[in-house]
Amino acid sequence: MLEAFSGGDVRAAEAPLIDAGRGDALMQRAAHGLFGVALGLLREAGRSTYGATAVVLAGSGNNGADALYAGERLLRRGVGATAVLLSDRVHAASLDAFLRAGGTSVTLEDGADAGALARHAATADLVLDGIIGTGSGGNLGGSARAFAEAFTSVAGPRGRRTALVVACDLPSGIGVDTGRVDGPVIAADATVTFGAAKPGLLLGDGALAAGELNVVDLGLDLSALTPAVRSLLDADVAALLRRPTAQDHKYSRGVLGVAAGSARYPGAAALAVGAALATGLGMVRYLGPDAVAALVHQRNPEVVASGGSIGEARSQAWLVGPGAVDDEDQRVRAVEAITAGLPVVVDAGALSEVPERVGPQVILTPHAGELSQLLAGRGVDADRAAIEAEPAHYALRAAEMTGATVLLKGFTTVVAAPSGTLFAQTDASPWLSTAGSGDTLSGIIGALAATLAEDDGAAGRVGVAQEDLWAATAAAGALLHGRAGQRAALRGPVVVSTLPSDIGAVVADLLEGRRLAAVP
Ligand SMILES: NC(=O)C1=CN([C@@H]2O[C@H](COP(=O)(O)OP(=O)(O)OC[C@H]3O[C@@H](n4cnc5c(N)ncnc54)[C@H](O)[C@@H]3O)[C@@H](O)[C@H]2O)[C@@H](O)CC1
Ligand SMILES: [K+]
Repeated sequence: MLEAFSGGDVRAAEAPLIDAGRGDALMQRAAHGLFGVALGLLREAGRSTYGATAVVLAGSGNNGADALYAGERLLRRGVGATAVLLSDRVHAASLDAFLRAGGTSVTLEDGADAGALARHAATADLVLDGIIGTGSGGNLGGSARAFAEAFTSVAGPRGRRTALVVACDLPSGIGVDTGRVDGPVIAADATVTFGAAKPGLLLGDGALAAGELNVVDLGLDLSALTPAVRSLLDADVAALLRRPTAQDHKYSRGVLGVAAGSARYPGAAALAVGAALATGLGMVRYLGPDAVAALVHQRNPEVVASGGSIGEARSQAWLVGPGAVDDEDQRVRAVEAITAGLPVVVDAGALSEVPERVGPQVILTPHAGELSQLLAGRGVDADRAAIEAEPAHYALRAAEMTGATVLLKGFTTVVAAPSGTLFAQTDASPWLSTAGSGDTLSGIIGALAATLAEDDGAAGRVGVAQEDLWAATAAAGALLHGRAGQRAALRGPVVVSTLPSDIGAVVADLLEGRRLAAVP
């Protein structure tokens, strides 16, 4: 499990080491880690270090010092490096070391034209972003802001950049603890973060700006602190997945009841059911209109279907809502399933049926628009944009208010438990943003919930408190879904109806501990 600690906590954990006179050693360790990742990236891109060009962006704090010391190491490997100093006060010893190794420097005065320097940086081989780290609130000011604006306009999505950008500790311009981006930001290909991951690297726009995340161990003692955000890794999900044993039968492996689909959206039921079966469980019971059941059967004849009620269909977990609109029977089933006391995934149409207070076994899976409505119904005014800017804040708020586990879909999927525990998964492929994708996610989580409903050891295996098991289950579903999407995208644009074969393959790989397909 990847654990992210707030900027303040990491700084507090560093304090005793700094007091003991080890500040410089920590800084050298950080710089060495940054250097190693930068070197690796250059090599991966097939660029020789000798003769390569690097630009070090250095702010006034220790973040700039880390980047300058990494620059010193690059210079000693034959890289030509220039430091762009974004303050007239820069950490003296690191700048001195950088210059002594053969680097050059230029100071960007406040108010000066940053365009030429930004173009120079964008067309170098490498940029090390040491503008600000944990010592700032996030939003850039002064000459740092001017440079970041100029750099974004020459190197942004519609600009030209050859440089690989590596963020030192975090991409300058993101909120350390929120991932919030309100101004210009130096978006990175990779981030090398020190001591521990910071929440902003896993959340919202911050995660997008961070690129590939590397954590450099500084030997900090974080054992007494609570992580602000957790992120499940492949091994954690593998530990949650249940491999059938010789003693198992279809009922002991988990039965998921699905009340999804309607005359208007029959396909959602087929997608959710297909994804659930591919995740692995004992049985899917389908409840819904005959015509939808027929479609489900066409694709998956192993499903047991009926037009009955929740009470008549014995299951270990429920999935309600996908594609269920304008259908009174499905609405009643959703209400009954949500209050049945069993784990239940509540998606789409069923989100409006959630009563005032439920328990953490009720897993809500809204996107930002649906969460906005859910919160509005409880007197909290937050539009889609506000939620997307601070996904963790609003997911936690909704979990607190409802008592449910809340999975908020997005580029990073955030899962909040009512206990305050937060997961963020950045596994999704952008190719997954297509119609029907959410139906498959809910099917995966439903299947996991059914297999874990009577598994007393599950929370322990993944290392979370029992009360957070359903949040971990939802996060595991997000990881599986994201990995399946990555795998599918290797073939081309993702067609959601074919995702089950990728889901099955990812489950098999996880259970065997095999390395998964690379991110496209
Ligand atoms: N404390 C430690 O033990 C270690 C810290 N390390 C590095 O130190 C960093 C933290 O260093 P600092 O506390 O010096 O702080 P930072 O280097 O993150 O930034 C603070 C500096 O930025 C300037 N600044 C503040 N807000 C700004 C804004 N909005 N726009 C532009 N400039 C702004 C301030 O003048 C201040 O000097 C970490 O992120 C990490 O990179 C590492 O060297 C590892 C060890
Ligand atoms: K930085």
